[in-house]
Amino acid sequence: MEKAPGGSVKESLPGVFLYVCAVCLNFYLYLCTLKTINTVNLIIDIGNTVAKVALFEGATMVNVVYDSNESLDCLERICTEYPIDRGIVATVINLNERVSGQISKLSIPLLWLDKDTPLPVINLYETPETLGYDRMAAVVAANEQFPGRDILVIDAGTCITYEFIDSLGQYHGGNISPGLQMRFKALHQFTGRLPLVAPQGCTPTLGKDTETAMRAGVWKGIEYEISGYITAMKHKYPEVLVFLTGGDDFSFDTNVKSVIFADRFLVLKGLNRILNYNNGRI
Ligand SMILES: Nc1ncnc2c1ncn2[C@@H]1O[C@H](COP(=O)(O)OP(=O)(O)O)[C@@H](O)[C@H]1O
Ligand SMILES: CC(C)(COP(=O)(O)O)[C@@H](O)C(=O)NCCC(=O)O
Ligand SMILES: [K+]
Repeated sequence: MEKAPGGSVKESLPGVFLYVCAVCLNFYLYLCTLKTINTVNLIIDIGNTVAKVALFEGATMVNVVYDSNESLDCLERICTEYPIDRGIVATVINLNERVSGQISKLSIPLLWLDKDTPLPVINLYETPETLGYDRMAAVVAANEQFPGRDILVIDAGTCITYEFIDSLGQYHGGNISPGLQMRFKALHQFTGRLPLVAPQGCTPTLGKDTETAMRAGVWKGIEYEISGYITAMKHKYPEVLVFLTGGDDFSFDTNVKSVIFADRFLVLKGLNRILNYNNGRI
């Protein structure tokens, strides 16, 4: 090793040692930063009709799979395709042995979302122990996109749920209404003669036969219900934003459509935010 100018090698060793430490520390910090940005999260949202399994890198959803909420067989393959770091599970049903078995096979830190999970918003719901946390996840995602805003989230799935979170980030709760399929099934199941009508088909404003009477009753009923909620919420909170999510698609007329942010993956995004919010706790 050459002599340092004006000094012995021994005298320059501490400086070299510090320099090497600084380089190593910077390189380690760089790797940590990379890892945080590229952390791969597994998001499992188990609903009453269907399970959704999504992969997120940071805040970006890179893949989503719909699977049966009674088997969840996709988990095994997904875990071989991605270097998953951690996961979160939200379920609104009691899991059968097959699904529980699929989840228990996961060899990653797993957060089970429940009433005790720390949240990035304030939960004012008075029965947190019975709350469906898919509802909470939906408002967590909406609040992340528009913090400081009053937001109504409409989630059209097995049920149609209406969630309200205010500009202070307080989740107030909301309403639970029968979903699209549930309405068609109920009309058939709880009457003597009404058929099971398919959701798709001729839907006039007023039905002119049994099939269109039922189909229009369901579709227009949902549309007027949703429009009614939006009108009522806008009356009380003039600056309220409206999100629509869930598996069922609605084609709204212009006045309703104009105030709505449609985001099919709102619950998954909210679950991802909750998982990141609990980084280091699982
Ligand atoms: N791949 C799918 N499997 C089942 N239902 C689906 C699917 N895609 C859309 N749907 C529709 O979405 C609804 C379920 O919505 P979603 O919010 O995903 O389910 P969950 O209520 O189980 O969370 C069903 O009523 C159905 O009409
Ligand atoms: C209202 C729900 C059935 C909606 O579930 P989904 O339509 O997403 O299957 C679910 O959020 C739930 O089971 N909630 C429990 C009751 C409550 O939220 O107060
Ligand atoms: K729903």
